[in-house]
Amino acid sequence: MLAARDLKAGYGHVPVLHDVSFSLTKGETLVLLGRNGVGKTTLLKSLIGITTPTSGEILLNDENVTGWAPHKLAYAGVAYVPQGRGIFGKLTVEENLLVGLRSRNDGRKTIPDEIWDMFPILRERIDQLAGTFSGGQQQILALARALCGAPELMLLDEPSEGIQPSIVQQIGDLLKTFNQDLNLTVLLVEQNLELAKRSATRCLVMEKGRISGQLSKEDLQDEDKVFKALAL
Ligand SMILES: Nc1ncnc2c1ncn2[C@@H]1O[C@H](COP(=O)(O)OP(=O)(O)OP(=O)(O)O)[C@@H](O)[C@H]1O
Repeated sequence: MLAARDLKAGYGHVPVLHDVSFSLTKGETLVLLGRNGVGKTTLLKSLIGITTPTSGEILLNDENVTGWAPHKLAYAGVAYVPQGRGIFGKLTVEENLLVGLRSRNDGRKTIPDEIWDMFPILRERIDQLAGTFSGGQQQILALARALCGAPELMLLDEPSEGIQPSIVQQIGDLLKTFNQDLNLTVLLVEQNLELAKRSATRCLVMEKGRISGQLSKEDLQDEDKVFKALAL
């Protein structure tokens, strides 16, 4: 459903991504592992149109979407939850979710019941300002807001970063639901190996702006293979 071909991107004259190629099949939860600064966020930003690739192609369902703006990609079914979550702290839970609806291409203006059913904590706190939430609760809200856009593909940048273990566990449960019940395709950047192991149907390893290796779901359970792939 998504493919990158020989993607190059960077900031100013500084190149970060060097000929990145990979593809993602519908229904996969592909985890992208790699140390700090190897270009994982830059890759996600290039895929969602925040950073414009200097060369290469991005294909979404076989359509060339290279250079498309983020809102156009959102209408096409791609959701993005950035590192740091990007929720609106001065808006309530409900208002944050209503913003999420704007990414839909069916014009729906009401929050689907399934969202409230999947996130009972948000229903309980519907009028609470999102800025009063803990980091973990904000991450849950960010995932719910992304789902409000009815995406086919979700790009998640380190959802477990700085979050308490019980909520990381909840995020792992949600990712399972996304994969098994919603048939959502997910590209997950993650440094938390436990969450990666639980969620991944496949894993790519990135090093210095390149895809340096690939691990299967089974490989991920083998610590030696993972450490070797990450050169730890
Ligand atoms: N806005 C920016 N301007 C200039 N350089 C940047 C910018 N954002 C990132 N970089 C640089 O690009 C390189 C890749 O950063 P990126 O954030 O993509 O890596 P990452 O693998 O996601 O790291 P982390 O896990 O720390 O988020 C780093 O050297 C970083 O310093």
